[in-house]
Amino acid sequence: MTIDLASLGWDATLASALAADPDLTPGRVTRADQGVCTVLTAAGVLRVSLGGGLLAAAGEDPVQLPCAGDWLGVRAWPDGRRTADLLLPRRTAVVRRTSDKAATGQVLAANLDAAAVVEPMDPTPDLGRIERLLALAWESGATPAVVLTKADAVADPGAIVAQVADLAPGVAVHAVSARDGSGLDALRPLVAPGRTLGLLGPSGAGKSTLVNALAGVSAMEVQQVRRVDGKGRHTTTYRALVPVAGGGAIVDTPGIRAVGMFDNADGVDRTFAEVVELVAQCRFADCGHAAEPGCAVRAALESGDLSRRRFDSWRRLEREVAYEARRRDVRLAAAEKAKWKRVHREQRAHYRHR
Ligand SMILES: Nc1nc2c(ncn2[C@@H]2O[C@H](COP(=O)(O)OP(=O)(O)OP(=O)(O)O)[C@@H](O)[C@H]2O)c(=O)[nH]1
Ligand SMILES: [Zn+2]
Repeated sequence: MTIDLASLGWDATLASALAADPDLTPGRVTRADQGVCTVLTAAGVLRVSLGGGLLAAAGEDPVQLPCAGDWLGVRAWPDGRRTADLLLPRRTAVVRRTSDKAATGQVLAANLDAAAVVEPMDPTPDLGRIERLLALAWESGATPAVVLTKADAVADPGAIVAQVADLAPGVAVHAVSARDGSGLDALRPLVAPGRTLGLLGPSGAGKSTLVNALAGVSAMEVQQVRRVDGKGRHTTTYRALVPVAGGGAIVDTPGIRAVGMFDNADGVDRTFAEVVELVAQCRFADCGHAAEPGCAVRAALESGDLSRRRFDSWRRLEREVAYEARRRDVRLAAAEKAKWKRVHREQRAHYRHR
């Protein structure tokens, strides 16, 4: 099987980044496991392990771990093994905070052109979650969108679209139903040849159903890897990146339950553009929007132009981002201090032994 990499987004910029090492060939990650990636290459689907350089880089900073959507430089060894030896620069990346104490980032998807926040219409969409995921989508560098699924299950999808459009300034909001096919055509331009659409949303939002509806029967689908699990059942190997029949790809991220803000100050500002505009009109640059005179935010709350829910939501995310930034600074400072301690200790040992 041959795969047309250009239809998956391979371009001159990526090619020149790979050109430094003529022994490497390109591959795009469809899924990443512990130390092993499944990649699409011109010669077909390959399983590659991470080379030493990549492992070392990821040890320093987990953001350097390859993830779905990444382009890798793959080396073929004389004994038939293949390793991923180069992570090509990402054009865009969706990064969330890991749940552990280290406060590092985890890349959910890379090289997306559009990042769609997927939320069901039924049950009622969680507005706070949409805002949170939109901040991630904006921050990624991809064009954000909102996709409201299961439109067939509600009486008035238009009303819900209007409600969500209010909290997504500058973002296209789509209502779709995979069941009756309505609204899908509006999403098709997002998965054109060479373009990649990412889906971010909770489990049960209908992401997999949407992937199937949009992807059609691709060559990959027909050749889908099947394996038998421990209970003797056939399971379809989970692939995060799915090539689309006519070109393009969709990246399905695993159901996201909690997304902690990482380095999302810009994403939060863009998600709450109208609040940021109000803040700029407050008389005092450091206005706390409490009792200060000339507070444009409070005026908007009082007139009803800004909803209390929206304000609280902005406050929460903005504070979370600030808190995370402080934590990161403290961690970096501690790492720096530890390094100097080590250097001094080594120097002392050096002079003692002279
Ligand atoms: N009525 C209706 N139900 C839908 C639609 N799309 C998906 N569903 C149902 O919603 C449920 C969840 O859909 P999935 O596609 O598995 O959701 P998911 O987001 O991929 O969830 P995870 O795989 O757990 O991440 C399934 O029972 C689907 O049949 C739709 O357009 N209309
Ligand atoms: Zn104010």
